[in-house]
Amino acid sequence: MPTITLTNLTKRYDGNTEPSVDQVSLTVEDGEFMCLLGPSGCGKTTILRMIAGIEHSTSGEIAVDNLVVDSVHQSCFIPPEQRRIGLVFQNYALWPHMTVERNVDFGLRLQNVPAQERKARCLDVMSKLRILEYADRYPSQLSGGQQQRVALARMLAVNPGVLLLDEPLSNLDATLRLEMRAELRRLHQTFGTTIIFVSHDQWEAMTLANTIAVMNKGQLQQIGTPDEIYAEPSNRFVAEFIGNPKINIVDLKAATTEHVSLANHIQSRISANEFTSVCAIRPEEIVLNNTATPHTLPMIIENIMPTGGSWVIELSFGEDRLFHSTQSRPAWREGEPVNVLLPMQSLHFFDHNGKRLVLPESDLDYSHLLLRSNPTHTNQPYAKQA
Ligand SMILES: Nc1ncnc2c1ncn2[C@@H]1O[C@H](COP(=O)(O)OP(=O)(O)OP(=O)(O)O)[C@@H](O)[C@H]1O
Repeated sequence: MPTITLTNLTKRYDGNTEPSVDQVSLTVEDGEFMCLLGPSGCGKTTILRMIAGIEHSTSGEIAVDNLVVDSVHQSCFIPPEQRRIGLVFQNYALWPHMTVERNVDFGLRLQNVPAQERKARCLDVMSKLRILEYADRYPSQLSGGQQQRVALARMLAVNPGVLLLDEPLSNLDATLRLEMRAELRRLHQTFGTTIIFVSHDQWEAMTLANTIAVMNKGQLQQIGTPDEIYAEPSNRFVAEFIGNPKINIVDLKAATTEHVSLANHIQSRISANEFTSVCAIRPEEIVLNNTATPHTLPMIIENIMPTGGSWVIELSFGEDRLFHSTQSRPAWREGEPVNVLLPMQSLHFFDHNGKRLVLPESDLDYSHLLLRSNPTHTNQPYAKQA
């Protein structure tokens, strides 16, 4: 199956001053399940449309394996049907006057596949997507989720090299979404098809994709596995966009000697670095202790919010607020004091442009690792302690 490479891919629609896609370079490997993730209007669909060949790029290039299929510079534009990579662009509109089987068969007929082979492929794909029992029904006799499965079956029947899906689960209710998410994962495992899908839903991206490309304002922010993107966001935008509850942000520039603050506390634990502008910590990385140690902060439990099997706890330190999340039932009540540890290895630092900073080990104070007591949870970095 093909590898798709985008090099400095740019799209500026006529009449727009800003490019919708701005110098995006990335490679989608064979068999990859990639999500283009970002807020509305960041250019995700435009990238998908350019890969499909239904939109022309303004500059940069798209190559399939080593064959350039779109490059203004090289005066090259290969139309969708000649890209020969079996691109199938999502189209959920089923033919209402055709049965499920006829709908699934539709693309194969267009390709003049012999009748016997068509029948076999339809049966195979319908059984894998568990819609065989609806083969003789019409779309109006199916639920929304069943209709989406038929649409997927129709795409898969033609054996696509690459499947392009634009917000594939957006029209479904929560239960069906979950079901279809599992279906898509199964489908990827069974067929090994390269899938590129667009989503603005981080949860969907994290649970489905092997690789996530985070976009903002037309630009690629970071590309990596869900774990990499979560654990090492390359900039503040990615840190804040990924994660629910959202990552806590502490503006270090707000540190002053006049009053105690989170910014002061963190500044006191790192060497002064003029580039360090913002510190961030994920809610689940914050540790609540009964006992005070030199590195814990006395904070107040302001709010305990149950979220079904987990809790979000709002903590205050003077004017500052932090959100902690935990899967253990909190041992505290609202209004009670608690000692809060911000483990040094859990802190992310960003400069004034939002770019991730990796502070040298010598700049970080790890002494709390030896002082920590009675943790409410343990996480991997504490292995250092053993
Ligand atoms: N045909 C067009 N003409 C002019 N501008 C367009 C056109 N299509 C898209 N745009 C603009 O390009 C930008 C990117 O649009 P695109 O649809 O790629 O974003 P998206 O990330 O997929 O958004 P969403 O999640 O809302 O679908 C937007 O600002 C949009 O208004």
